[in-house]
Amino acid sequence: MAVYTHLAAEDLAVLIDHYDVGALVSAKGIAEGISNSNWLVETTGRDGSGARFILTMYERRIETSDLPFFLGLLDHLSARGCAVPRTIHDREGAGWREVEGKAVALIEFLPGVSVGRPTPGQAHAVGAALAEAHVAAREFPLHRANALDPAASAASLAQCGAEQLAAIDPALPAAIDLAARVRGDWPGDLPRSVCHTDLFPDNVLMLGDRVGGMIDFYFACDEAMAYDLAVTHAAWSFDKAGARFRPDVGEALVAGYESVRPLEPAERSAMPLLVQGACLRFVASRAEDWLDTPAGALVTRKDPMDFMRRLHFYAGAGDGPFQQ
Ligand SMILES: Nc1ncnc2c1ncn2[C@@H]1O[C@H](COP(=O)(O)OP(=O)(O)O)[C@@H](O)[C@H]1O
Ligand SMILES: N[C@@H](CCOP(=O)(O)O)C(=O)O
Repeated sequence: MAVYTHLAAEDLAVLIDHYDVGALVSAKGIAEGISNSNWLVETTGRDGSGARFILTMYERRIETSDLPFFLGLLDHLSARGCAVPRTIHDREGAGWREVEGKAVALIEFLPGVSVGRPTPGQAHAVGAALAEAHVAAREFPLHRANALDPAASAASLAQCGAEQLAAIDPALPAAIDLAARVRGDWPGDLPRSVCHTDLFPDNVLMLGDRVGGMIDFYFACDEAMAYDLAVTHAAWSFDKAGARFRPDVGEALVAGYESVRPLEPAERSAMPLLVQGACLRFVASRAEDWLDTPAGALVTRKDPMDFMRRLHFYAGAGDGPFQQ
C-alpha cells in the first residue's frame, strides 16, 4: 500500500493546472512502493492527445532539502540519454510544489514492468544501464553523503542489539560482528560517482530485455561505483528469499556493466567485500524497520534474513562470482 494521503479531485486539478501538461483526466493511486504516495495521473496533454505522469507525494524518510539533489539528478541523467524519468517542472520552473504541507513532484511516466525472476538478458541490460548512469552522473554538480554506509549499518545493528535481533531470527545477531569486520576492511579509495544504491528489480521497469526506466532514486548519493554494482548484484542474482544464487544472472549483470564501463583491477578485487557490505546494509535497514513496524501495520515488513542468506553465500564464495 502506498497512498498515505487522500487528495480530492478538485485539489489534484488545481495542482495539475500549475504545469503545462493539459487538464487532469484521471488519477489512480499506485499500490506498489513503501515510502511515498504515488498516483498515475492522466491529463489531456499539451496538444490534446493525452499524457501520463507519476505524481509522488513525499511522505517520510525524504528531506525536502534533498529534493534538488534527487529531482535534479533525474533531469541530469535523462538529458544524457539514461533510462531515467524526467522531472516535470511547473510553469515557474519549480521541480516540486507543496500540497497540504507536503512536497509533491510530477515525474515522467515510463513504460515497463518490474520482473520477479530476471533472466540473464535482463540482468545484462540492467548492468549496462547502471554503468551508463555512473558515467553520466560523474558530471552531476550536487553532492549527497551516503547515510547508510558500512559504518552506519554496523552502528544500526549494534543499536538494535543481539537480543532484539534474535527475536526476529536466532541467526541474525551474527550480523553485528560481521558488520564490524566488513566496516574495518572497507576500501576507501575506489572510483566514485553519484550512485543509485537501491537498484532492486522493483526499481527497474523492463520492456522485455530492454530497460524502460530506472526509478526510485531516493537513496542516491556519492558512493563507490563498484559498491552500487555490488548492491545490484546482491539484489538481482538470487531467488527472492536469497536461498539460491543464480550465477548466470550475476555474470550477465557484471558483463553488462563492463560492456559500458570496465571495472578497474582494484574494483574487481574489492567486489567480494563490497557485496557483503551491500547485504549488511539491507540486513540492517530491514531489521531496524522490522523492529519499528508494529506487527499489525498495513506495510509489509521485509525479512532481513533474505540478505543474511546472501551474505553467507558471498562470505563463502570468495572471488568466485567475480572471476573473469
Ligand atoms: N516514472 C515512473 N514511471 C512508471 N511507473 C512508475 C514511475 N515511478 C514510479 N512508478 C510506479 O510506482 C511504484 C512505486 O514507486 P517507487 O518510487 O518505487 O515508490 P517507493 O519509493 O514508495 O518505493 C513503482 O513500483 C512503479 O510501479
Ligand atoms: N530495497 C530495499 C527497500 C527500499 O524500499 P524502496 O521501496 O524504496 O525500494 C529492501 O529491499 O530492503
